[in-house]
Amino acid sequence: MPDTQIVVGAAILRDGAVLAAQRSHPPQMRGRWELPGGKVDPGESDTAALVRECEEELGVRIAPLRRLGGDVSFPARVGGPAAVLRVWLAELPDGQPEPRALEHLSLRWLKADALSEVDWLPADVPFLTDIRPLLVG
Ligand SMILES: Nc1nc2c([nH]c(=O)n2[C@H]2C[C@H](O)[C@@H](COP(=O)(O)OP(=O)(O)OP(=O)(O)O)O2)c(=O)[nH]1
Repeated sequence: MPDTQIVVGAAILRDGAVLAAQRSHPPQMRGRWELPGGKVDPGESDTAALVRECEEELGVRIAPLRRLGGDVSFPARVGGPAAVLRVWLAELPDGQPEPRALEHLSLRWLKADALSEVDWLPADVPFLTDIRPLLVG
C-alpha cells in the first residue's frame, strides 16, 4: 500500500476511562470525536508519529503500549491517497501534566458507560469494541 496515508490514534487509558478529543476542523468533521493522533509523516515510524501528534495536540508525552485491532480504512479526500487508521493502547506516564485541548474543541475522559455518548468519527468506531473491555476490567 505505498500510497496509503497512515493515520495513528491513541487510546489513552487512565482510571477506567479513555481520552476522547473533539475535532475543530475541517468543517464537516468539526464537533465530532476521535482518538487523539494524526497523520504519519514520510519516513516516520507509526509510534513516533503517535507520540509527536499527542504532544502537539495534548501537551503530554504518552507511552504507546500495544496495537488495538487492525487497520481500518476510511474514505480519503477526493483525489487523495487511500487512508487507514491504526490505534495503539497508551498510557500517561507518572509526572505528565493533565492533557489540554491545544488543537481540539474539547477533551473528555469517557468511562465504559459513556463511551457511546459522543459522536465518534466513523473510522474510530470499530476500535470501541477493543477499548470497552479494557475500561471495565
Ligand atoms: N481519526 C479519524 N480521522 C479521520 C477520519 N476520517 C477522516 O477523513 N479522517 C482524517 C482527518 C485528518 O485529515 C486525518 C487525521 O490526521 P490529523 O489529525 O493529523 O489531521 P489534521 O487535519 O490535523 O492534519 P492536516 O489535514 O491539517 O494535515 O484523518 C475518521 O473517521 N477518524
